[in-house]
Amino acid sequence: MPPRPAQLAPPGRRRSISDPLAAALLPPPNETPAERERRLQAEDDAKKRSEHIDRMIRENERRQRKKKVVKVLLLGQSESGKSTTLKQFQLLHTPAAFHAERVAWRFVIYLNLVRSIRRVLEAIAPESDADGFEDDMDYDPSGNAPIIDISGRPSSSAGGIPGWDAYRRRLAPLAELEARLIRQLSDPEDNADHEATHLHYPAPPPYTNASASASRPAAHAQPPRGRGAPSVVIPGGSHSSPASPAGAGELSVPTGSNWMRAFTLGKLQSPKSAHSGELYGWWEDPQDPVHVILHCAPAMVELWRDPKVRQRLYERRLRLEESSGFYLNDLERITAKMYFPTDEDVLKARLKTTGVVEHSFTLTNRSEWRGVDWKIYDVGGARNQRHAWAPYFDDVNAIIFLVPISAFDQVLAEDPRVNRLDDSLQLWQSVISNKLLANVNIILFLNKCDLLKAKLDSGVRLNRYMTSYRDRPNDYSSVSNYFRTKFGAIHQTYTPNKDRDLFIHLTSVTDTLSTHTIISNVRDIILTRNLKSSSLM
Ligand SMILES: Nc1nc2c(ncn2[C@@H]2O[C@H](COP(=O)(O)OP(=O)(O)OP(=O)(O)O)[C@@H](O)[C@H]2O)c(=O)[nH]1
Ligand SMILES: [Mg+2]
Repeated sequence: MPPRPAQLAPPGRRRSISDPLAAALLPPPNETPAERERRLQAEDDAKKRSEHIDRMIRENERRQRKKKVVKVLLLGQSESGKSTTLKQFQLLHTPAAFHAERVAWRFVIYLNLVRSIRRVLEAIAPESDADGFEDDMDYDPSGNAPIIDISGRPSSSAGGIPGWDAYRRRLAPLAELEARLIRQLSDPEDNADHEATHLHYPAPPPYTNASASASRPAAHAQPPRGRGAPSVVIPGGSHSSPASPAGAGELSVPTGSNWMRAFTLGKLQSPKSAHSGELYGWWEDPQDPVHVILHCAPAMVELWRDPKVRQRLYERRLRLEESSGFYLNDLERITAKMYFPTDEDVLKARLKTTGVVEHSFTLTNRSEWRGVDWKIYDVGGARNQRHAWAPYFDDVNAIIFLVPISAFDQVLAEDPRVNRLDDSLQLWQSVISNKLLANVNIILFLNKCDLLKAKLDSGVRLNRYMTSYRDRPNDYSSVSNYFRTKFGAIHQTYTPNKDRDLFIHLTSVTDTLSTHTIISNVRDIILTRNLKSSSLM
């Protein structure tokens, strides 16, 4: 384009002609008055449109700044049910995502199953083989106090049960599978540098001890070393206590690990429906754990059905049914070739939390809550994890505190000297007396009521572990009411805010129907109170 003649530029704009934008904005050289009128009108319209857009952007930014985020913290000791409660929130609010992840839980469920079998084998082993087991009793991951019961071990447990060696041999491949599952869950990309597992692998389990009749050499049965071995990161704290190995062997995958993503990709993706015939054939992969599970399934079923085994577990007061990740009553279903976890299986799966896991939901189900962001923080409850809680206290709207009230006769996995109920009572007192939390809504879940009922029905007496219960009736209703009153009274005494309401629920968070009703109520209370206080309702 030829340069505009300098003399056509309006006075005062001469200097800006070198500016291409200013040059482009100059009126055409031979503009008629009508054209000028139209041009000025168009410029005016454009300016108005631009101002309108600017206003909209500012308004949007103002709304974004005002957008309400409601933050909820799940607190409670390890195995109190925090992650399970989070799973229930997910199932209620983002069911599609929950279902998409079900397939990944198959690996955790297999690992939970293999661990239970290992514990049965340890319990039925002859005393000579169970030298380590004597110590292992203190290591019982479920922390069942009766295992270290003062009554001592019945004399009939001196020898292994008949057929023990055969079970041990037939089930030996599970040891290698256990190590492989740990490795896969810890490090889904098989990256030796990946810091994923917080795992203390105990001495080789009894059924992997080399013996003349063992079907596999011990070296195969032990967790592989070197590149193939689980990357072991011993967290500070829990392993430093002299009695700490109690929690040994529990798998935890820390925040940010991509195990879930790794196991929901590709051919492992969840089908639309487990019965739609669209299942992908992971069982066609010879490396898939299902093959070892299938191979050992008959022996697992026989072992669990064996009356002699049950008798031995009874003598040793090992109530596996109450322990986390218990699937032995569903062996046929879980060991099937095309096994696909149900919602209930996923809720029962046990994977210890380390760090803090954040989940966000955008609520859409009531118009006044539309667009409200609901953030839930799930923390690790083991003692060495609790330091991570406090930074969240400044900025939280509500706390759901879980107490596993069935655990009155159990000890902490990380410290077998501490009764689990005592620990919960202390923890409760320190949380509700915290001044930073004075205006935070507190919801107490007295959890694991299903296990409490079963325990009381089986004759375990609360007053043996909690003398203050005295000679009150040992039935579920009396015991649960006692706990309700006790925790309520502690709140009343120690809260820095006497006007704060406490909401107490008796829960079994693995039960979906009742839990969904409770968490919907809890959600409504939290939202109503918090949105009202910020005058958004
Ligand atoms: N039967 C029964 N099992 C429960 C209940 N609540 C939780 N569980 C199981 O108890 C185990 C531990 O629950 P989690 O939710 O992992 O416990 P957590 O509080 O997150 O534990 P950490 O992550 O170690 O802090 C899991 O296997 C759950 O399925 C309940 O009410 N009844
Ligand atoms: Mg957890």
